[in-house]
Amino acid sequence: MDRIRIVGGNKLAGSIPISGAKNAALPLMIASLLTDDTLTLENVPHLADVEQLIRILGNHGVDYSVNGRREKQQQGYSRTINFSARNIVDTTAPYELVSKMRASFWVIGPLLARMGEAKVSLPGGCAIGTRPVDLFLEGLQALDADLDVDNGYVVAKTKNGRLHGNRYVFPKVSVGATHVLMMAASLAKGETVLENAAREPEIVNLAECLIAMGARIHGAGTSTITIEGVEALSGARVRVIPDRIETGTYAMAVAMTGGDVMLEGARPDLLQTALDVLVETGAEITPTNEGIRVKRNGAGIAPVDVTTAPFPAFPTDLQAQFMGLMTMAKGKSRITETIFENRFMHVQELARLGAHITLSGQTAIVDGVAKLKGAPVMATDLRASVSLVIAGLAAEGETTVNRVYHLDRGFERLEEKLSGCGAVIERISG
Ligand SMILES: CC(=O)N[C@H]1[C@@H](OP(=O)(O)OP(=O)(O)OC[C@H]2O[C@@H](n3ccc(=O)[nH]c3=O)[C@H](O)[C@@H]2O)O[C@H](CO)[C@@H](O)[C@@H]1O
Ligand SMILES: C=C(OP(=O)(O)O)C(=O)O
Repeated sequence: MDRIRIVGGNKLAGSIPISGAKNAALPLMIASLLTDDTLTLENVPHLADVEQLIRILGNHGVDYSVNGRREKQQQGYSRTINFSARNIVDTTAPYELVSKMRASFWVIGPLLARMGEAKVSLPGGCAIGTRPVDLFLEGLQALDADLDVDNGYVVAKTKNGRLHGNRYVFPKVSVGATHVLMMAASLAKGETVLENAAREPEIVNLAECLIAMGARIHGAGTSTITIEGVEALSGARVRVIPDRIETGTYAMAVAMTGGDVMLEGARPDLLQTALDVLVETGAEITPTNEGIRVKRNGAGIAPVDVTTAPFPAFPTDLQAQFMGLMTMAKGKSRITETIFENRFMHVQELARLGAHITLSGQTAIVDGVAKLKGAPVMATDLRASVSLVIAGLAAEGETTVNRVYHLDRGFERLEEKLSGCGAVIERISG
């Protein structure tokens, strides 16, 4: 199993190109199941989750080809990929494939809408909470699907070959269920109105893709989305948005180590709340034509309280990284997690580096320390792993992060991007 070795203490300086967003690329790739035409996606990041989804889609009969091999399009860099689901050969998504990644469950929406049936294993993914799928099931039933859960599989069928539009009010905001219902409703008969829908930028990116494919969707990015179903969708060419979580992660790394880094291609509108919080901590954030410039010189890190919540509030996917930053703040901060009930596994690992954190229910109270000291630590989930990397960059001495396969799910060329800015960081294979 690969490890990452970091020798902390260097300020970061230079520029980091921001990759396409994992959490946008995955639903866009799944949308390729909705049409027998080719869907071309630009800026698809080279990540373990993307490769896994390619395998899952391949099992349903989706062919893919990677365009061009120009500079920065070689192995390991974001690419343009064509997906073609001309013939769906299998409407079952098996446990062996789906259990590795939560988002793979989302194939249920397009398969059901286009083929009239789907059998999809209950999902896996990061162990950050129980993560039920009740809203998906309730929402698809509202669109007139017949559903059964049998031997760990959701078995779904349309009543007479097609889903039917309806009004569905999400009892709780869910990104995944909004993606799935938006895709399913695009091919349903009649109008669907989704209320209390997720407003995340990845929802807007998927809606742009579906609209380019011929779907009739209004209101994506607000909490009411209206979808007028069409008979068929066509191919399209769509660009994956820049990764707001990768952007926020590197911004927090600079805020922690100090320095001056240009996050190339980053879009401030995708993470304004997190950027505002970083400014409160003392970082200088400057949006430019190239991206976002992040600077922190001299002055210490001010403690700031945050509470995670659905977009546009502070994202849960940046909570661990922010906690890393707060471990060296000049005072106490409170970090409250409201999305996932078990997303504090980084707390005990940060403590190995000398952080002072106590947990009280869903709130972590972080008492900043003057310095952290390097230690061996273990990655427990995707964003927790990168919080340990950030803390390791600021800690004195050597930190080894074990189980980095978690990191490879969501961070493209992390070691290369950070070492290009002066960090001492390397992967140790095996
Ligand atoms: C691949 C991807 O895009 N993953 C993101 C997506 O995950 P994901 O789409 O899984 O997260 P959701 O927005 O669905 O989850 C939000 C909350 O709703 C709950 N819930 C969800 C569905 C359901 O049927 N029943 C239910 O109770 C979840 O357990 C959680 O407590 O949004 C999360 C919240 O921004 C992010 O942390 C993940 O990085
Ligand atoms: C939790 C995440 O991913 P997933 O939903 O695939 O587990 C994440 O991207 O932070």
